[in-house]
Amino acid sequence: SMYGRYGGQFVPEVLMPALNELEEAYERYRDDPRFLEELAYYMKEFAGRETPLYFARNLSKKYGTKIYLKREDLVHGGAHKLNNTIGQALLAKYMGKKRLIAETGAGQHGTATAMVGANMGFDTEVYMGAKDVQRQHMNVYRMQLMGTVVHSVQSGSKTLKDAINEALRDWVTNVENTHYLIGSVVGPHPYPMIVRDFQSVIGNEVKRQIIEKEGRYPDSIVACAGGGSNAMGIFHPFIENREVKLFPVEAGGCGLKSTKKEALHSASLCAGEDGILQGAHTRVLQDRYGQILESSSVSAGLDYSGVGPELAHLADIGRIKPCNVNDEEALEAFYELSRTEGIIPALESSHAIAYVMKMAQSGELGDLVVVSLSGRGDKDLETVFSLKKKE
Ligand SMILES: Cc1ncc(COP(=O)(O)O)c(/C=N/[C@H](C(=O)O)[C@@H](O)C(C)C)c1O
Repeated sequence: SMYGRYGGQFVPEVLMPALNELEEAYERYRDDPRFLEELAYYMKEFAGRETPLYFARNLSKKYGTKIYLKREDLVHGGAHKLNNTIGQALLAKYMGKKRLIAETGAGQHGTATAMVGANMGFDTEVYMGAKDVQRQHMNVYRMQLMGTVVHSVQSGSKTLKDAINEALRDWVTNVENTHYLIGSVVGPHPYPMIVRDFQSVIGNEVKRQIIEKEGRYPDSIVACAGGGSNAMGIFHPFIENREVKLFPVEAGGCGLKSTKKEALHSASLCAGEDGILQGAHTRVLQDRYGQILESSSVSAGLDYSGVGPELAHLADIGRIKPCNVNDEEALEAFYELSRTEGIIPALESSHAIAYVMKMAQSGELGDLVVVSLSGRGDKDLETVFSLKKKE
């Protein structure tokens, strides 16, 4: 349950039986033919996999390097989140659970949980910071439409961290009939492993597709990193292929600075330090007493003060190269992809595009780059156009 010195299960004793039950169930079903057949069915017939590895010829021409986009924006619901919620909801079904709870920030994970909740017949409840309820309201409507109860969390900074704390409180009380469906490669073991494995469908498809199209592996893979699940999903199958460079792009917000109260960014790998958050030892944004600082980012999905422990470890051993772009660069990429390729990226995914735009000429990314397009930008139109008015 450790990734180097990171990972572990830093949770109240009362949660250990639930974590042990989950780990045993995962070990039992992960290779079960019936489970795998049902998983493959949902991935194909419900999520719409496999997603294209699209050659962005206009972007490639403009930036002088071959750029392929892994189109997780085309997964049902508009983001990679459904890959993980299908896997975990199936696991919950095989465990005999009747109820799903989840946290959400950008609302994509909440929506993806609502989708599998409705489709597989679970009672479903999602915890969401009041601030995020405001800025991702279309996703709140989508969750409610699919029968999910959305709890607007008023405590603390009213963002993701507070939503996770409320979800954990609920889980402790209702663990008998409830599965807590975590949305990223964060939290106590076995969650970072389970989410990584379900998201690895992304990287496994890329491995086949890039050989078909280019006859070789990419020089580099670039993915935005909030909790780190789309990044770990696309990176994981390539970890042993050391010639493939891996770049997790974090949210640089309005600069890698912090006050006593809050960070002006969400770059836990680039500018954080060792700490404990939501059950894992990882890299976090914290004050000198270990109190978690509030993060900030133009994109709700990257607005998180921690990061997955496996990413912290991979950065530690130099297998991935953490980087970041600020809000402005991400917004510029949002417009650039929309205009050059007719693809509107999520603000989260725009961070990965921005890094490629910035570094394409540097040689650092090589001649063949794959970018994880983790989601589509429909949910962000209000935000982007309200910012535009301010210009
Ligand atoms: C389109 C899109 N792209 C990337 C992310 C970042 O999540 P990771 O892939 O787990 O780093 C997100 C994260 N979304 C979560 C959510 O919708 O609830 C996020 O806010 C929290 C799970 C952290 C996203 O929506």
